Amino acid sequence: MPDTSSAPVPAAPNPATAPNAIAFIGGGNMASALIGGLIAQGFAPERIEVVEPFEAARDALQAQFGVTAQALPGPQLRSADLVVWAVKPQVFREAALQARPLTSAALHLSVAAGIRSSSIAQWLGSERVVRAMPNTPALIGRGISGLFARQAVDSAERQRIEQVMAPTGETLWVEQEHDLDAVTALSGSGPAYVFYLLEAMTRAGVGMGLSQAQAHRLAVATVGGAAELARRSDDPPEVLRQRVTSKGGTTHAAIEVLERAGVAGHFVHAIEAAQHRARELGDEFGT
Ligand SMILES: NC(=O)C1=CN([C@@H]2O[C@H](COP(=O)(O)OP(=O)(O)OC[C@H]3O[C@@H](n4cnc5c(N)ncnc54)[C@H](OP(=O)(O)O)[C@@H]3O)[C@@H](O)[C@H]2O)C=CC1
Ligand SMILES: O=C(O)[C@@H]1CCC=N1
Repeated sequence: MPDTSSAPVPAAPNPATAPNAIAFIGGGNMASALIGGLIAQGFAPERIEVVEPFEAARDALQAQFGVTAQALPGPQLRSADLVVWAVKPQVFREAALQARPLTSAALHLSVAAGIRSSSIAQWLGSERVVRAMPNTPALIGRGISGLFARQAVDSAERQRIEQVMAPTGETLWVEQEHDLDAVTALSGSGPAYVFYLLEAMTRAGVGMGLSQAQAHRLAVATVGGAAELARRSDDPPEVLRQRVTSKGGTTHAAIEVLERAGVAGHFVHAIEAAQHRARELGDEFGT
């Protein structure tokens, strides 16, 4: 039977495992998505502290969410029992060494691509480290995050992480840390591949005489509808594709062009390049 339900709904918050106070180091795109989710779930903004050197980003966070934001880590960080690392891999080490004396009692959650938990544990002097690889649909509660925990993280702490991530969408634990590089390549970077496809579909629509608005609407509804159909269906995408492809018809003409150009193979290579870059980031900017 096809699944006729809507997208997975996040679990209700559990006060027993919820963190008391959360600090975010880095207040950019990913931090905003997570903070938005937490507040929507009922987490009080007064219990969220952000460290963000960029003044305009601090002002935006304060205005949008009512959270406190500082330019530098200060004593207020000591009260956080969860610290979320949402800085770029390139600056993680420096930021960690700066905040280390203030965060020794906390559980740590990193969303940085590539940076391995062994590096993070060494920089912070703590083994209580979880890595997450979210994606930007987190902003609307429709993301998916890969999660990996170091051995020292216990099951209550894993639950706490799940609870913090729940408002952003689905979560998926991986047992091998290196699998997070594949998650990064597939779903972390994945929204960009979909937007790339949307750009091309819209450009084609405009080229065929539709207005930009018409082409955009048709492309977005098609990608959203097809993804939802694939999610609910028992059939693999290949079968769903065959159902669209009438013999000697229009889809066949299009797929033939894609196949001749090796587009599927190029997609695979592109995703492998992202995985390679994740590994490289870990080597280059880790310990
Ligand atoms: N964007 C995405 O789709 C995803 C991103 N990620 C990961 O999330 C992390 C953040 O990415 P994203 O939110 O996109 O990046 P952003 O650039 O939007 O946010 C990072 C923020 O950290 C700030 N920052 C720089 N140095 C420090 C410091 N020492 N202490 C505190 N804050 C600092 C930056 O300020 P300034 O601009 O002034 O340098 C910036 O505002 C990355 O590691 C990335 O790999 C993971 C999954 C998906
Ligand atoms: O492009 C990046 O490096 C980050 C990680 C996954 C998505 N954005």
